[in-house]
Amino acid sequence: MVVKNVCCIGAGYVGGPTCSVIAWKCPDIQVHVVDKSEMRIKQWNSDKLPIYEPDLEDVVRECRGRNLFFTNNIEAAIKAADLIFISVNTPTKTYGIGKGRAADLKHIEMCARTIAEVSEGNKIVVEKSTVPVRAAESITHILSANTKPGVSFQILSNPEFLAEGTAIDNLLNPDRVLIGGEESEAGAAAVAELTWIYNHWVPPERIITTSTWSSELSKLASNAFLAQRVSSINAISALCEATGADVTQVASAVGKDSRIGSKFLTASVGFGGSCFQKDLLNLVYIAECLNLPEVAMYWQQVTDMNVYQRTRFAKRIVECLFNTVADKSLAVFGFAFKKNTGDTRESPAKYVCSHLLEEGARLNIYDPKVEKIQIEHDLTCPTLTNEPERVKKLIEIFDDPYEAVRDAHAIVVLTEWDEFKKFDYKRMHEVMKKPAFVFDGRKILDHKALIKLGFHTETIGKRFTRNSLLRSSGEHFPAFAWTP
Ligand SMILES: NC(=O)c1ccc[n+]([C@@H]2O[C@H](COP(=O)([O-])OP(=O)(O)OC[C@H]3O[C@@H](n4cnc5c(N)ncnc54)[C@H](O)[C@@H]3O)[C@@H](O)[C@H]2O)c1
Ligand SMILES: O=c1ccn([C@@H]2O[C@H](COP(=O)(O)OP(=O)(O)O[C@H]3O[C@H](CO)[C@@H](O)[C@H](O)[C@H]3O)[C@@H](O)[C@H]2O)c(=O)[nH]1
Repeated sequence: MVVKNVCCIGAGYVGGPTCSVIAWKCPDIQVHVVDKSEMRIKQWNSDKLPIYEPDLEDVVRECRGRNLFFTNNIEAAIKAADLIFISVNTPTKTYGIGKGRAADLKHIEMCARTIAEVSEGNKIVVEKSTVPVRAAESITHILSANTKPGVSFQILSNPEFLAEGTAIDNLLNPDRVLIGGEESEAGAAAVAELTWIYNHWVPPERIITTSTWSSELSKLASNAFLAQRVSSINAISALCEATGADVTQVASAVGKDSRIGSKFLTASVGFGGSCFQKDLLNLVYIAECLNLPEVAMYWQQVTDMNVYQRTRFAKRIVECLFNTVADKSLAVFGFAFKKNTGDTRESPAKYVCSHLLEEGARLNIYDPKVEKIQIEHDLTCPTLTNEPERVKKLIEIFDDPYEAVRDAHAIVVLTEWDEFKKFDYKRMHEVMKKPAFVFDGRKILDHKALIKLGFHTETIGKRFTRNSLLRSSGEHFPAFAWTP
């Protein structure tokens, strides 16, 4: 078989960009991206795509209608396909056994059942979603229990490693493409088919093949290692703030060791995004179920440190603002979980804002890409507050950052958008309440310049105040005792 027709179930942050790149690089393949959400498909077929990713629009514009199609006709697309990617969401379970930790695989199971029901010929089914190790076994079980005569399936694991904000670049130049398959002749043939697709643009040495279980576990392990690096440097940032060391200098010195490397060592207000926490919790759950409590505890600490980091930052803001933010306006710059995306899933900004709202602060929020309705929805959702009406009255969303800072006591930077570095902070300082503070949760601003303008500044992993040792020792912060 040579794959001529590909279907991708799930037109989200992974399915959309991944299949757009496949269609772009493989003009000899017809690609149908399907979703149960009519709204999502409508947006993919419009000028305003449902997700923001640099360069995505150009790729979609070039292929849509040529060999790339977005449709709700799931059954027809599955029927016509030789190879089917499953790219549906696998969020943390919010109910039942494993609630709050295990991955919810109901969407994966639904896909497997639909594929079994409508397929008429041989298909390769590819797990692209991130799943617990041995999930392919359950998919195989469902498919084989429902197989009709003349139909056969091969299941592959092909986890996706793209990061949001750089998805197109990551897809075009992946560090590696990982394909896991059954160790049999039919398994090897299916792996070869998928490899052939990637061979259109990925050098052969970057395409790695493993067993299915190794592939599934490698995805969870990769995210766990990445998240662990962020939590490790964030733990060091707390030590820096307590001792007078500077986490940027420490990270640079540590990262120069070629065995450690310099990437993913930027201390921050905490990691966010739909993947790290979910996949870590999933790993913890798997370890617990396998009776490996020490392993579970080890990885649990990575997410605990992340919660500690964002809470610590929020507390520091309150502390520096003379221990009260009640009725004070604070300008919040950034709500997305990282720059170059409009995605707010698990964004640390939500948690920091929620903490400040609990303390009675009024928040003037500005983000260049997150929709107003999304910010309102996130901050009023039941997992964050049981007082949505009160929260609504305390938040205002701005299109203009210069309006957001008017009469504010502080600027709080929660996403590392490049544009924040270019703002006219002199102009901002003029219209703010004095003393005016900047709390830089992403370490992106020029603090020396801000101090010259009259701001009092605080950032992650570095104290600009003389009272750092006193405050970090847990003693009460004496009002009016800061010195830039
Ligand atoms: N977001 C990322 O950067 C990223 C990167 C690598 C891997 N992943 C993994 O990829 C998977 C998808 O993530 P995402 O961020 O694209 O999720 P998403 O929520 O953006 O998209 C999933 C889509 O699947 C659709 N869907 C769910 N069940 C369906 C069904 N039965 N039939 C048709 N459509 C269905 C939903 O409507 C939704 O549009 C997850 O397992 C995630 O962990 C995500
Ligand atoms: O040095 C760093 C690097 C990242 N972050 C934060 O960590 C989070 C995650 O960032 P990143 O990994 O760049 O984005 P994601 O889109 O979540 O991508 C991760 O999760 C995806 C989903 O599984 C994987 O495919 C990617 O390989 C993996 O990087 C964001 O809040 C970042 O701000 C830091 O605080 N410091």
